[in-house]
Amino acid sequence: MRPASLNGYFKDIETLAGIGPRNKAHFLRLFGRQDSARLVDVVFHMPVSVIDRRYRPHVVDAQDGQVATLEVEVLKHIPSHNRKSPYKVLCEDSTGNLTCAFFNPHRSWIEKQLPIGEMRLISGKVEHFRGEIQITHPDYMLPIDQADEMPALETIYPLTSGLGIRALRKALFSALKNVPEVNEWHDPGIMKRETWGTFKESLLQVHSPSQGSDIATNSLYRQRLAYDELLAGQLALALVRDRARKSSGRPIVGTGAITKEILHHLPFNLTGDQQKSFDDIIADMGKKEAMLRLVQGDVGSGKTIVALLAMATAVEAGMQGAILAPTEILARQHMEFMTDLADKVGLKIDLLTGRNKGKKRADLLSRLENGEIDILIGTHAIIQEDVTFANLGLAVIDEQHRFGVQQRMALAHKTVEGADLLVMTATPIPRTLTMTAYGDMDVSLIQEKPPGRKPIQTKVVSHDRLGELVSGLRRALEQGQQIYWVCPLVQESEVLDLAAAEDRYEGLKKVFGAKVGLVHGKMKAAEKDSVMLQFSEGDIRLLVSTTVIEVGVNVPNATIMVIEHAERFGLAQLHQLRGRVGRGEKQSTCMLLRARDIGAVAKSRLQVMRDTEDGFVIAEEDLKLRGAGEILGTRQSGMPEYHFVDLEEHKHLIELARDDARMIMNKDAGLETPRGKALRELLYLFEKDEGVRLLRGG
Ligand SMILES: Nc1ncnc2c1ncn2[C@@H]1O[C@H](COP(=O)(O)OP(=O)(O)OP(=O)(O)O)[C@@H](O)[C@H]1O
Repeated sequence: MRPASLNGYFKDIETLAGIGPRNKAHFLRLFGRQDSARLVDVVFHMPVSVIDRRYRPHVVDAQDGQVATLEVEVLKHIPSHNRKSPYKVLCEDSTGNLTCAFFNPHRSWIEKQLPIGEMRLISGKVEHFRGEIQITHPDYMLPIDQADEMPALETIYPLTSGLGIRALRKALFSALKNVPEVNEWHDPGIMKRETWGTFKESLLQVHSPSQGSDIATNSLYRQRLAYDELLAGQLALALVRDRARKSSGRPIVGTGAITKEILHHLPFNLTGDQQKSFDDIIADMGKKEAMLRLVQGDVGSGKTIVALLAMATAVEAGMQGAILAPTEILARQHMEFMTDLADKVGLKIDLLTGRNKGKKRADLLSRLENGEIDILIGTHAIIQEDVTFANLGLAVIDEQHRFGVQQRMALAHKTVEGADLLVMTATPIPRTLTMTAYGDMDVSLIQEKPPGRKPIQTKVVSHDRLGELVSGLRRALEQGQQIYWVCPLVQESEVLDLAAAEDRYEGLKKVFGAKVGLVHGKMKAAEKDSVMLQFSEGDIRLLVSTTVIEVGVNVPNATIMVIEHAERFGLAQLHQLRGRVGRGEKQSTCMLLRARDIGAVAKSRLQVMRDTEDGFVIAEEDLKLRGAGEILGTRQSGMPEYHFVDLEEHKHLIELARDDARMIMNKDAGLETPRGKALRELLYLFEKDEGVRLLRGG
């Protein structure tokens, strides 16, 4: 249960004065929340810049282009004589005249704001314009006795349509008044060394800074908050890991008999990296403690076979294996890849997805429980409660960032002892991110590509040349090649994405006829499968899709990838998409179509794609160019999203937090000491309470 001391943070924002159902909706949108926004969401919303209003010159001294605050008397109103020229209000101080300019103002409003003969404090950006000193649409026009209403340093926040800066600031400051100080969870040593203030002091300082630099990610205040957030993440991961280690643990030692046979039947040899990963896995499985290992392999590096060998090892030891895939298409693809080999070596494998219902499902479950299935492949359907294994030894999670810590644990705890856990991810992520997402997991890398792969030729082409591109594709199709055509993200809206993909599909069908197929996320699973099957069997030659094919699809005969509006994708995502080609021995091409006018950063990002195929290099570049959020994707991804942390700026704090979390686990794994209790609050505050719930009495 969440400690009562934190209740103030989790009150609904409707408890704040002035927030009703209408602006509540804007807040929900701003924070990306479904049905409730809490004070914690408001106070964790960080400013992006500061406007300094402390520059208070006389009118004649006011510098062009500067934000200034001027004390003036209102002289007269000069209404505009046509639509293009502004309504002007002439003001003065002892040194000269100031013109306040307004486009299409309400007459009554402006007369009320700036009554003739009264003194006003005017703040805004000064322009020297045709010999006049002017402020267009001042930010503040206050009577002198209300000067308090204008902050000397005004923090500016990300907003959403319908929600203005004033309303946000009002909510924010009233929320700050309502949230309590917390018990200190940090070690006094680190507090002293870093000269940090308390949690609430730091929050306050960032929202009402005494100088502009206070809001910067390298300020003491932001560092403290970032460290809080990182420690919460590291501690939650450490708790999960500790629990996994303690609750489970039995050596799983295979005979090598089945894996040897599998290797014998493979049409290829393992690459060095595949072999090394498999060796790491066997060594871990053989230990008494449960395995918790991450296999990070670049696209097309051949992770699936490593997973199969690992699961076969569990079967050799008299147990079962399971693999959880993020989508139905991928689960089926694994099934297909493994069926052939499994038949040859006598492994009994089966597939469980959301589509298994009724008697068939019941039959499968009973075979699983009786140990008649050696390896179960499936989607999240396999973590449902009534799915019981006879003796699960190894759970593999092919996660592509879609599963969170809780789901990983749910699968590992399908047996009393707890299974060994192998997480596979295709998106290469920089080391700092690996640590924040997976904590102290052991990592195996598969960087080497299987031999014989030709480099993918990547070209960046302007959208203007779509016509040429289409004629090029005609030739490629005539030569028997297969093509992916990925449609852009229009907005954060699936409906619009879909419309774009459907239009393109219709257009290409007119040119190429029935060979063109369409697949998108809104299709029923069965429809998707059928389209994918037709594509992999070659009946569909050109497949138009939204990004649903991003992860894992393996059709080696497809050699051309077209990505429309490539500038709208993250680099890691482009890399994933491009990785769908170049999987066979034929030369492959990736065409990145871009809008005609794109900015310098967008250009250099596309250049990175053109110049390298190394996912790890791309990931590092992406982190530099776009920041971590973009790499890690969306909220549902199960990967952390941060309020305070900037992974580049706060790199040094990540390792510190990991070591701190380790030390806490060594000294007080139950979080029972006074500091431990405060740390529980930290976990709740950052909604990492899955860690606390694993503790007895948590
Ligand atoms: N050592 C190898 N030599 C040759 N081909 C291999 C080797 N290992 C795997 N392959 C083949 O490479 C292709 C890609 O393998 P797989 O689907 O496992 O990649 P992956 O790592 O899952 O990539 P992605 O995450 O991009 O889907 C498959 O067709 C597989 O049979």
